[in-house]
Amino acid sequence: MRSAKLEIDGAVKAYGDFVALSDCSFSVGRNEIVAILGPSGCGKTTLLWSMAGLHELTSGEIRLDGVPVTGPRPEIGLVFQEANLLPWRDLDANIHFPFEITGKRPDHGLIAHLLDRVGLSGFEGAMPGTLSGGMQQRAAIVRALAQEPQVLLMDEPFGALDAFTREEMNRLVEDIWMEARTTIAFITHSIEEAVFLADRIVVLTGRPGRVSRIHEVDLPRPRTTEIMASREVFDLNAAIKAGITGGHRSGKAA
Ligand SMILES: Nc1ncnc2c1ncn2[C@@H]1O[C@H](COP(=O)(O)OP(=O)(O)OP(=O)(O)O)[C@@H](O)[C@H]1O
Repeated sequence: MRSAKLEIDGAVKAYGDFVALSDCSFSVGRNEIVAILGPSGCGKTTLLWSMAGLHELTSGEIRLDGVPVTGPRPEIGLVFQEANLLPWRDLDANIHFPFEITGKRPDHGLIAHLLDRVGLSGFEGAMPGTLSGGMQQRAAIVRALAQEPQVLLMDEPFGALDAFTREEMNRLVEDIWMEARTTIAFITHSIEEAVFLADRIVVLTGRPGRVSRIHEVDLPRPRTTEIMASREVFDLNAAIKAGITGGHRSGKAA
């Protein structure tokens, strides 16, 4: 059993009278990848932002290494669905932007290594508008990892990308994780993406969002095409889907 890096303990979030999250509890283990899966509007973004210290909870607590998270923390990095690169700055200046804000000294060797890892070496001087969506998102991941976060939170990081680029990005995240073992929690709508990347999958139901089930994904890494085509993965996908839809559709026409 891994020790908990990030604990979500009875998290409740209401926007006025509307309860978006209700009594969510789970933990993200040290060096673990956790996927948070659930239908649209079930409170996934609300939960992730609370985990990042960007939303104050109505009740409950988020703890990083046992210490309550009450605001943004340098140990926690964030990647959003959109890369959010500053269009008037080249890629290198975008990656360095957070350092200008925090005053932290960049590790140029690490940045060069990360750029190489994600296939962006040589693109340091490129303007974001000239890069594909996948390249922009890879730059956003480098920007986040360059801060050397202990925990990386990603809010539907590949939701805006086409299916092929998305698969490529999934493999890239797995490669990076196998190297650095950064604790990761990410939101996704895709069961396949969750099964490919995660050690555990937290399924939320709406509304309000609450944890309905946590699935263990006990598959070796790297998760090859053969592993992902296995019976075990097929069954896991089916079990997760059945849990979300509340069972299977009958073959009869309505
Ligand atoms: N600032 C806000 N004020 C009021 N209601 C909000 C606010 N932010 C989110 N909500 C509501 O809370 C619920 C959960 O929103 P949230 O964005 O967390 O869900 P989600 O699961 O991430 O959705 P999606 O999958 O569509 O991105 C939604 O019904 C949304 O309309």
